[in-house]
Amino acid sequence: MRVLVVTAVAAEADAVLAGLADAPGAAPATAPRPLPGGRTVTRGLRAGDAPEAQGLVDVVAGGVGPAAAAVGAACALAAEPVPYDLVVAAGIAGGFPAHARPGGLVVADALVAADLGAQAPEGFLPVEELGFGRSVHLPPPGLAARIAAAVTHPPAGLPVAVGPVLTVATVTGTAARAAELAGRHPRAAAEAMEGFGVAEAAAAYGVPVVEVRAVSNTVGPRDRAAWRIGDALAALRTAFRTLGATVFLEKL
Ligand SMILES: O=C(O)c1cccc(C(=O)CC[C@H]2O[C@@H](n3cnc4c(=O)[nH]cnc43)[C@H](O)[C@@H]2O)c1
Repeated sequence: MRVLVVTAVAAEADAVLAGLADAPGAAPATAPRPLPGGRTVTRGLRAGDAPEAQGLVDVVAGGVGPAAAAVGAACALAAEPVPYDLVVAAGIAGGFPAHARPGGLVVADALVAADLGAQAPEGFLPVEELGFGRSVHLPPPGLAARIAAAVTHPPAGLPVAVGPVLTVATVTGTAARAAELAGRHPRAAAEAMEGFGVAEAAAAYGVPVVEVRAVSNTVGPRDRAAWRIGDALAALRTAFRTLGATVFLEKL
């Protein structure tokens, strides 16, 4: 499978690349290739001589927020002469405590633009109800479950939740906002800031998308001291080591 992984920042891309480098049979990463806006894309995995077990994974840090992420993903998609089979939005995230805890992983079964719409006296109206656009992208059927199964089992052994990942332009920092989002999206397992933007770029190129997030903090009142970014980056590395040796070598 030819895979493009899009993170927000370099620390996330480095964790993904480190995991891919750990994957058994991986060839060393190639030198980063330049993209517009100072971005670079790095080939982190080239695996398998046999046609049935070939894998290639490129990694780009597109930028923080849905707009930067969409641009970063689109630049990488445009630069690759042979189409990718899958785009993966990846990075750290806030976990909704009913579903996901810091140190665990979330795999999106829906990538949802949670603040794309309009406020109204009766509540939030998504763009679909306004009559234009879309606020949800879905991964290929069964893919989120396949990824979750791969990273749950040993040797990765990560706690994994499958559910919608919300894309927001503002990090949630109050109990009221957390409750509002959870009320509108009761199955939401995590919130982050890029997935829907990455999905829009992938859709423009006709490439399927999925989102994989390692939970660094709980969605709720802002408590910066409680963020476990190191643990989340370690979980991201573990997840991509396993994915580089399993799902990314398979057919979609
Ligand atoms: O210190 C803060 O309160 C703060 C305010 C704004 C942004 C940050 C970030 O660290 C950037 C967020 C970055 O990481 C992802 N992320 C991680 N946790 C969350 C979350 O709870 N809600 C939304 N995004 C989150 C996000 O995808 C960004 O790339 C810190």
